[in-house]
Amino acid sequence: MGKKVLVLPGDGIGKEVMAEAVKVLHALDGGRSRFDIEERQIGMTAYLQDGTPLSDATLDAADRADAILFGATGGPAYDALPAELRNATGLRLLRKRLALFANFRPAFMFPELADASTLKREVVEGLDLMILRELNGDLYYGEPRGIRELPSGERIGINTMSYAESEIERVAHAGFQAARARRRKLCSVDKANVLEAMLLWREVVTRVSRGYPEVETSHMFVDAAAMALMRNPRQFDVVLTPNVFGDILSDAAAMLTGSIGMLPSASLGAGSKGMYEPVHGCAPDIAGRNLANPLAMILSAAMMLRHSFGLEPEARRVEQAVRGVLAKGWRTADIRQPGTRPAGTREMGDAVVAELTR
Ligand SMILES: NC(=O)c1ccc[n+]([C@@H]2O[C@H](COP(=O)([O-])OP(=O)(O)OC[C@H]3O[C@@H](n4cnc5c(N)ncnc54)[C@H](O)[C@@H]3O)[C@@H](O)[C@H]2O)c1
Ligand SMILES: CC(C)[C@H](C(=O)O)[C@@H](O)C(=O)O
Ligand SMILES: [Mg+2]
Repeated sequence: MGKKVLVLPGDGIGKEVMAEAVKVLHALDGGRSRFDIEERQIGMTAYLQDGTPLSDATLDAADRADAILFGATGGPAYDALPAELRNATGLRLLRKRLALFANFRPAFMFPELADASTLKREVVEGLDLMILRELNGDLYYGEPRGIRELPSGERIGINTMSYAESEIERVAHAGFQAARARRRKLCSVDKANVLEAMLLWREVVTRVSRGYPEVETSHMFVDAAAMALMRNPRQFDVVLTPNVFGDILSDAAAMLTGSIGMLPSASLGAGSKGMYEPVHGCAPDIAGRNLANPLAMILSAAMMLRHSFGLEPEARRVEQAVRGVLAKGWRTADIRQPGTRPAGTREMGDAVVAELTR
């Protein structure tokens, strides 16, 4: 039996980029049946089909899977569903249920794209940083939450930033272990000057750092970190962040590499099971037009091969194939530069497959 991969394309460009990642997995496998792929619906597509964005059958499939590939969910119709429904049946639930607390979001500059970034080549060339976003706590899950009515009749919206010591500890260990295997630097991002939850974050990260004397540890407030990411991003190796700040900083980091269509991610927990998804959303503005860049999704599949299946050589083959198509000049619209070869979503996927199988 092959490794059980649950494929959840989702909505909008999620479906388009997922089709290319699945194509790449089949090409890599070459008929050896190493992957047992099951596809299910999630998000608005699932809601229209089953009356719920995430059915019990899909949750069961997620529990049974060795790894999950997730495209993207959302769009105006999905965002208009009642918040309680979305919160009880969305990506947030899946991440928590599977205890995927460590979300690795590498921002890597392929040399071929040094001029595709909106920042100057000399600022971004050689960029290779890893945002580690905590994924099971913070404003996303803290209680109380909701929209209430005050005695005056005015409504109040409430979310709670909360972090237990154990939640900070486990992701900090993951961060220091990642730093140890990289360039041995870790910068922890918080807002300890204002928020108690962040004061505790800094205290616990500092405590955990004592167990990793070989890693150079620093701390930055999130506002300053946003600036430093733009001013001199190459100073960073591992950037450890709480949930919300990591969400925001990773979209910013995406632009350093040329496009959000280039940024993959891996959400991991205690075991080898993981969920792999691009950092971007379902992009309603370009959906259904063969315009989306599938490379973030394809690179997410490479992360799955590495982290869930221990298939390091295969992961590298996929990453090298992506490098190869960029070197040959293939570009989707988001990374288009003068003198390059225009590709749509499907053509880019085909180019990666051709590179893999040549
Ligand atoms: N993981 C997820 O499922 C996820 C992540 C982010 C946003 N969303 C949802 O997606 C919807 C749209 O959100 P948004 O517009 O803020 O963010 P988005 O990431 O979908 O799009 C932001 C911009 O980046 C562009 N873009 C995104 N991915 C691209 C790709 N692969 N290739 C080329 N261009 C790409 C889009 O065209 C858009 O201009 C919302 O409903 C949001 O909640 C879902
Ligand atoms: C869609 C949304 C729930 C999600 C998040 O905020 O985590 C997305 O922005 C992401 O970055 O994966
Ligand atoms: Mg996001």
